[in-house]
This record gives sequence, structure tokens and C-alpha cells, in this order.
Amino acid sequence: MVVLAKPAALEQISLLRTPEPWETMSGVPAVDLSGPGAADHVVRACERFGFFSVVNHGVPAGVVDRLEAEAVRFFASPQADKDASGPADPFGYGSKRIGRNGDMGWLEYLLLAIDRDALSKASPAPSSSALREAINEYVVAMRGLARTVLEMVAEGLGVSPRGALADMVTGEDAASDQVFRLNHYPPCPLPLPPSCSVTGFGEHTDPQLVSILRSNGAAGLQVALHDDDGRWVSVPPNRNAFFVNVGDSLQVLTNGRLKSVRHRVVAGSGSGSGLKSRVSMIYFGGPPLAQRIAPLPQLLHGSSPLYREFTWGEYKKAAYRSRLADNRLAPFEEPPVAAAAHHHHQHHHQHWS
Ligand SMILES: C=C1C[C@]23C[C@@]1(O)CC[C@H]2[C@@]12CC[C@H](O)[C@@](C)(C(=O)O1)[C@H]2[C@@H]3C(=O)O
Ligand SMILES: O=C(O)CCC(=O)C(=O)O
Ligand SMILES: [Fe+2]
Repeated sequence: MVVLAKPAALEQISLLRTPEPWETMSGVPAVDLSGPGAADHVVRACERFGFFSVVNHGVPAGVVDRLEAEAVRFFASPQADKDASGPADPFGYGSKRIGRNGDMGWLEYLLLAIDRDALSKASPAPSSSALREAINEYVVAMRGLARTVLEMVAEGLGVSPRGALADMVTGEDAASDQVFRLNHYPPCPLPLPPSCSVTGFGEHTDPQLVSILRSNGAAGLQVALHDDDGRWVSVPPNRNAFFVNVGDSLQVLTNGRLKSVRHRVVAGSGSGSGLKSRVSMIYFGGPPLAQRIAPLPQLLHGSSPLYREFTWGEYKKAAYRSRLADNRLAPFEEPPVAAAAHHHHQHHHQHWS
């Protein structure tokens, strides 16, 4: 076997096996939110994959195109200008480093905090007012889409009121914790060993309730299937669709009925091969820091909660201490208890802790 040395620039970035062309998720459920039975389709897709695409979403193409153009312009601007809004900690411009605990990927990004329906002062604002305005306009559309999706989840699961989940993220009275991210994955020009791709964004689940992702036509996103031993499949890019990810918090709220999806991005390779850069924009819908996250009693139907209650603030703090690939929910799982002993156990558990 010939083992090629990894180029120094990639030293801390993991290589992944390049998926074979047939390892593609051609069957990503596509939900028409205005179609009949949409709520049931949403729930079904969230149960099976924790992942689906939304078509006929009503978000004007102009809103998306404007942001894509401004994002491309930002990432093409001189390095010194980009560095002026960095380094990301966690907000701002970042390159290769993801989070604080040593994760690295072949990408650059802008990570920004959102207050209600616009960029927050908590993150360094990009200097371009055109970019800021494009983000604000786009975020309003994403809040609307997140609201619709979460209302359909509630409806499909029979949770009332219909706004119970949506209000955690887009409710008017509480300041929810929303984050927005622009990612740019340039093709990796360095020679790679055969059948290897470079990690763009390492595997992880998103901690919030839902994330809504949109990318240009460049491939790279992969999801792990819930059944089939977590096999990785490539998601065909669709610049006209939005992809919805179930996050860890929605998994807990539904007591594991909906499961968050593990996903990752591989960067393209070979600069001369005509490969496009991937540009993605992701809205992360989190609740207010004080929001209590626990399985909704309406969904327990007499079975015991699989997770103990925590606040979003606690979960977020723990997430920021973890590595990307960690199972962040594991510390919050309730130990399996025999059905009969359960009530007794619960009582004491709460008493002692
Ligand atoms: C390594 C990390 C980056 C991350 C915070 C964390 O410590 C673990 C979760 C990561 C993640 C994944 C989804 C989103 O992209 C993100 C903004 C989030 O909320 O959790 C990132 C965090 C980040 O990039 O700061
Ligand atoms: O850039 C992408 O396409 C996905 C990135 C991602 O999963 C994230 O930022 O959490
Ligand atoms: Fe993600």
C-alpha cells in the first residue's frame, strides 16, 4: 500500500473516505408545506431521517440570491478585511477553526447572533451594509419558515397548542437564542491520497430545535441514516430548496420520537477541476436561555422520560465545552429503569440531586 504524506496545511484536518457516486440520498423527503398532509409528512421525515427538504416554501428567490451574492462578495474580499471581524469566539469571522476545542475544517465562515429578527450587537457586524441588510431580510424569512415547520411538527404529533414548539424559537415575548452562519468551502487544491476527501465541517448534530440550511449548487453535505448503522449518504445539492435538520433539543422535547441528524460536509478537491466552492447559509433556531427543555408530558403517553430536564442555557454551555463529534445528549439521558421501579426511582433521584 502506498501511503502519501498529508500536506502540512491539512495536518489537523481529518480526511474522509470519498463516497461512491451511488451512496447518494436520492430519496431525501421533499415536503411541500402548502400541500395536503404536510404536517404528517414533516413528522414522518423527522422520525425516519431527522432531515428533509422543503419545496414551494414561498421564500422569494430574490431574498436568497441577494444574500448569496453578498456572501460570495464577502468571502472574496481581502483577507485583512475578513479578519477585521474575527477571530470567531464564537461569533465573527473564522477560518479552519470551529468552536474552542480543537475542531478544524477546510472552510471559512461568519457566525452571527440574531436578536428577534435582525443581527444582534452581540456579534461583530460585517462592515458591508449590503451584507447586513441581506442577512436581516433573509433571517426574517427563516424565522417564518422555522415557525411553520415547528407548527407542523406540533400538529403532526398532536401537541397543543399548535404554537407550543414554534413559540420557543419565534415567540414574541421571550428573547430566543438564534444563530446565523455563512460557510464557504473552497475546493482543496492540495494533493490528497486516492479516494480521500478533506473534512469541510466535521460530523455533528445541531444542538438547537431546528436548523434550516440552504446552499448553492455545490455538493458536499452528507447525512448519517438513522437505520442502516448510521451509513453516510451524500445529499444532492438543490439551490432552490431549504433543508431542515432536527436538532438535539427537539429530540428531547419529543422524548426521542424525532431524532437529531448527524451531518457533515466534505470539501471538494482539485482546484483545476472546475469544482465549485460551496457556499451555505444556516439559520439555527434555539429557545431563550432560560427555556426548560424536557420531554413534553403530552408526548409521554405513560412511558418514562428518556432525558432529564435542563435549560437551553445549560445545554449550550455544555455544548461549547464539547467537541463537534461528541454525543452531547448522553450526559442528559435518564438511566434505563425497570418500568415498575421507575416512579420510586424518579422521586428519590430528584430528592437527592
Ligand atoms: C465545536 C463546536 C462548534 C459549535 C460549538 C461546539 O463546541 C459544539 C457544537 C457546534 C455547533 C454545531 C451547530 C452550529 O454550527 C453551531 C453554531 C452550534 O450552535 O453548535 C456550532 C458551534 C460553533 O461553531 O460555535
Ligand atoms: O455548511 C453546511 O452545509 C453545513 C454546516 C453545518 O452543519 C453547521 O454549520 O452546523
Ligand atoms: Fe450543522
